[in-house]
Amino acid sequence: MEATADFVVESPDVVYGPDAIEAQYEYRTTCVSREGSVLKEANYYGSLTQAGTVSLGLDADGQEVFVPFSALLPMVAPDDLVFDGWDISSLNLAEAMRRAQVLDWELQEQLWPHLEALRPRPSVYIPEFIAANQSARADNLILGTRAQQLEQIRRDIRDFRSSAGLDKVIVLWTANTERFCEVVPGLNDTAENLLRTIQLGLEVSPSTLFAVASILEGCAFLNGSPQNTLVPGALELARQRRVFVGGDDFKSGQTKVKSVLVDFLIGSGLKTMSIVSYNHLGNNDGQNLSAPPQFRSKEVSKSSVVDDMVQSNPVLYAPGQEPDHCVVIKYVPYVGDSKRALDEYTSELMLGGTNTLVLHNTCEDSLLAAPIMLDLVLLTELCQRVSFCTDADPEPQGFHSVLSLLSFLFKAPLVPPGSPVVNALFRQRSCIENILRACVGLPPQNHMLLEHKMERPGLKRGAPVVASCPLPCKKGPAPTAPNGCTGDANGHSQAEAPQMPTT
Ligand SMILES: NC(=O)c1ccc[n+]([C@@H]2O[C@H](COP(=O)([O-])OP(=O)(O)OC[C@H]3O[C@@H](n4cnc5c(N)ncnc54)[C@H](O)[C@@H]3O)[C@@H](O)[C@H]2O)c1
Ligand SMILES: O=P([O-])([O-])O[C@@H]1[C@@H](O)[C@H](O)[C@@H](O)[C@H](O)[C@@H]1O
Repeated sequence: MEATADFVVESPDVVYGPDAIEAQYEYRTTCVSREGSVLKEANYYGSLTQAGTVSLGLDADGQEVFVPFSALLPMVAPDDLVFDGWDISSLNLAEAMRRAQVLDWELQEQLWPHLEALRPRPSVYIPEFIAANQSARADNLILGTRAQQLEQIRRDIRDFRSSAGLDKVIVLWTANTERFCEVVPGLNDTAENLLRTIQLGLEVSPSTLFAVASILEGCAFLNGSPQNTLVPGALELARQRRVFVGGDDFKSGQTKVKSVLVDFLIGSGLKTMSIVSYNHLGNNDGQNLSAPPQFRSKEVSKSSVVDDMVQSNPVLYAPGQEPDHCVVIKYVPYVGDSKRALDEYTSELMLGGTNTLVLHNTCEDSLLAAPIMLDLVLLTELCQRVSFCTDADPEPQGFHSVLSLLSFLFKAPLVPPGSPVVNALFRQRSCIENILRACVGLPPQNHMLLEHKMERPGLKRGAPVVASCPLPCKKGPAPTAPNGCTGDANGHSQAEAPQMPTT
C-alpha cells in the first residue's frame, strides 16, 4: 500500500482502505454528572475527610449508619479552596506538571489550559539547605536580605488574601526537604532570638522564613517535609500569636502502612524485632533526597514512627529495647513518581518461632500526598473554628497552637511540649473522629456494639450497665450439678455467676 502521506501508522487499530483510513480510538474525558444543582466531579480518594466515613450509631434495625467525615461538622468544601504559592522554579504550573510526569497525558491535556495561566511567586533559595542537584531549577528568586525576603513573603500572603477575597490563608510547606537546622541558644531557641536572627541575616532556613512569615500574618503553617522547620523560636512565636502550626512530613505511603502493621503486630503480642524499609523512586523529591543531608532529614522522620508502639508494650520490650529499624531510599530516575517500597517485618513468636512479613508497595507518591494536603488544610481550618470550655476552666479556649490532632497526616507528629507522640494510625484516626463527634455531642466511638453481645436484648439507650465478674475460686473445683453440668453457657456455675443486672 503506497503511503498517501509522509507516514503510515502500523497498528492493529488502524486500517488504510482505498477510500478511508479507519482507526479505533479510545476517547477519555472527565465525566461530570449533575445531581440537582450539584455538579459531581473528580473523586478525592485518599482523603480522610472526603472519602472516609464514621459510624454515627445503630438504626432501628440495629444496623450501623455511616456518614462521610465531612458530614460530621460544617467543613469547607475542597472545591471552594483557592490556591497560590511560591517556587524557586519559574515554570508555570502546566509546564511543571509536564516536568513532574505524574499525571497521565490525557489528564494533563485537560488540565493544561487551567494551569498554564498559573505561575508561582518567586521564593527564597538558600543553596546549602537543599541538594546541589536542585540548583538548575532555581531561576525564580526573592533577592535581598533575609529580613527583606521575610517581608516579601508577608506581602505575598496579604496580596493573595486580598486579591482572591479570602476569609483566611493556610500555608503548607510542600517544597523540597531541607537539611536539619541546628537549634542554637541565642539563634533560634526563642521567638525574640529567631526574629533577631532574621534581622541580622544569620542562619535561618527558607522553610523557617515561611513559617515565621505565616505566623506573623496570622496564618496557620503546616510542614509537609521532614526537616525541623518549626524550631523552638517558631513554636514560641506561634504560641504567642495563637496561630496553629503542624508537622512534620506528610504520611503518605510506606510509613502509613508501617504505622498500621507494627500496631497490629505489637498489639497482637508479637515481638517485632526487625523492620527494614527500602524504597526507590525517580521523582525530583527522590533526586533531592539522594544527597546525604536531605536523606538524613527523611531517615529520622521515617525511623521514629514505631517508638510509641514499642514503648506501649513493656511485656514484649524491656526498657530501652527496640527493633532494628533500617530505612533506605534510592534514586532511580526511570521509575519516576511510581515509588517502589519493599518492607520486611520479622517478629518473635512463642515456642521460639519467628514470623516474617514481606511487602511490595508501589506508592504513587504525589497522588498519595495530594489528598493529605487537602485534609491538612480542611481540618486545620475546622479546628480554627472550634472552642470549648471545661468544668475546671469555664473560659472558652481553642486547641494548643501545636495542632497535634493532625498526627494522622504526618510521619513525625509535632505535639505540645510534654505530650505523648502517638503514631499508631488507628489511634490517630480515632482521635480525630472522637473529637469531631464530641463537637456534635456524640459519645466517643467505642466499637462495643453491646446491643449485639447481650444474652437478652433490650439495652435501653444510655442506660448504665452494671457488670460483675466473680473472682476465680481459690479452693478446689467449682461446685457442679449432679449431672456434672456446671451451669449455663461457657461452664459458669449457676451458683457462682451472679446475673449481670441491668437497670
Ligand atoms: N508522597 C509524597 O509526595 C511525599 C510524602 C511525604 C513527604 N513529602 C515531602 O513533600 C515535599 C515535596 O515533595 P514533592 O514530591 O512534591 O517534591 P518535588 O521536588 O516534586 O517538589 C518540590 C518543589 O519545591 C520547589 N522548591 C524547592 N525549594 C524551594 C523553596 N525554597 N521555596 C519554594 N519552592 C521550593 C522545587 O522547585 C519543587 O518544585 C518534600 O519535602 C517531600 O519529602 C512528599
Ligand atoms: O510517606 P512514605 O512513603 O513513608 O515516605 C516517602 C519516602 O519513602 C519517599 O522516599 C519520599 O520521597 C517521600 O517524600 C515520602 O516521604
